[in-house]
Amino acid sequence: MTTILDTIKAYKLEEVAARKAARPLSAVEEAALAAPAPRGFARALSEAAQQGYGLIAEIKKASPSKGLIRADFDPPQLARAYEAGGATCLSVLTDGPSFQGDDAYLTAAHQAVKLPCIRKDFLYDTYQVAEARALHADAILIIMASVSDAQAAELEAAAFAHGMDVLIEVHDREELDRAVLLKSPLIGINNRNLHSFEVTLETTKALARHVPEGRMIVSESGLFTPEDLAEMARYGARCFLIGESLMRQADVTAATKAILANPLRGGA
Ligand SMILES: O=C(O)c1ccccc1NCC(=O)[C@H](O)[C@H](O)COP(=O)(O)O
Repeated sequence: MTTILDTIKAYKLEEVAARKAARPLSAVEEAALAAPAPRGFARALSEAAQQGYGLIAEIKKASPSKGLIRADFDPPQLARAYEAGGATCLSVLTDGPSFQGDDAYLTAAHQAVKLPCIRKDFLYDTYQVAEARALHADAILIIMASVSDAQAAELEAAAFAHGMDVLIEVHDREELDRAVLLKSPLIGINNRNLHSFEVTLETTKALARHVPEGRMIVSESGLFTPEDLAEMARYGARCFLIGESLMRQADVTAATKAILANPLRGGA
């Protein structure tokens, strides 16, 4: 059965081929070298998690599972709202066809704030890694469900060569076992099954205990309340990737502060 991930991969490979034809890698590499120095995505999360929670707040206009999430969509303004609310890092969707994202949103959000930013997209080719850096990304995402071990290692090495960090995303035990063969300390456990769209926080609960010492867990997707974060923290996750629940709020700064409030301590 063809799933959304298969569909996305098919059009991404076509997109990359077209982009390579339009703009040679040498030009992208040149732009990457001219980009501002990487901001230290993993370091920021590690420092935040030592004092409380690390939050990767996502700038997400729409998604395949939910359709349009936020009509009033201004990436620099949203980036500033997240920063004021206490976000540690930003995730900016650059995929157009499925998420109504855009490369320009990443650069504009990055320029609006001091926070490290991850390019949230579906990467298969090191050309896209160079593109990410040229767009000012400080980190990239590798989705284990969508790449081979060899591809993952190649993408990770390219990101490190550009000075970027890598968030390795997994959804089941097999993907986690493959992910820990890579070097990145950041392991994202996606509570969303990217084939079926089913979301359950049980995914983080089940996988967290199998993440080796020294790796940092980022619980991703389907997080709506401070109680959700506290529950994930009980299973060892101190970092979170949150999109929809914050994007649906009129006051994004207040919503960010509210979700970061630790219910166990009775305040932020
Ligand atoms: O969000 C989707 O519908 C989706 C569908 C297919 C592939 C990826 C998808 N989302 C990427 C993400 O994992 C989320 O944007 C991210 O973790 C934030 O999730 P949420 O807080 O639930 O918006």
